[in-house]
Amino acid sequence: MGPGGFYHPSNRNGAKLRLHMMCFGRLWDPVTKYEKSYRSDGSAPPPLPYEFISLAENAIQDAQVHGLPSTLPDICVANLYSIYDRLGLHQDCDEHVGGLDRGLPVVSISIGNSAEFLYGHTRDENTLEKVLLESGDVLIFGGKSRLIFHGVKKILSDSGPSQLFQETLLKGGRLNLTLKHH
Ligand SMILES: O=C(O)CCC(=O)C(=O)O
Ligand SMILES: [Fe+2]
Repeated sequence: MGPGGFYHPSNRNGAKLRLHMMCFGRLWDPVTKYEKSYRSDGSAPPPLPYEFISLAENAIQDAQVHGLPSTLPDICVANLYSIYDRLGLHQDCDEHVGGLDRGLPVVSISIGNSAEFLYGHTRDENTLEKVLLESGDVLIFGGKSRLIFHGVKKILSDSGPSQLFQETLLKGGRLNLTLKHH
């Protein structure tokens, strides 16, 4: 990808995250959060594709039977994981406080290799739940669970659909699209 494409982000301590990342629609970074419109190389995120919005809207509509509020995403954080990558436990808590309070849902779409996804209401390792996110899975968290702790413990090798890897530019690993309203 060209400007605004995948890069290797660091956290506040300067340590590299174990994934590659890019944003659509709006810039978010683990250090600068939503404060900047441009990356340090001067690039701006590409627009949020209509197809992403449409996927998220459908998922949110389906989730309304569970009482989740409706929202229109304006940012997508795309994470690209090799089978050696992972993402530590965290909350998605940099969005506007009004939306967080209302529990506006986050839509997470998994493509490629399967991931062991951990989540829980506290950081306590003993209380965390684990779910396997497979290619094509859509996970939504919102309402009272909007600020849930979550992370990717492990990417399972040899787990993605081989046809996907043959016919697309994704040649292994896992792509996650997280859509939300800033
Ligand atoms: O890759 C995933 O399933 C989770 C991504 C995530 O939590 C994030 O980008 O904030
Ligand atoms: Fe997250």
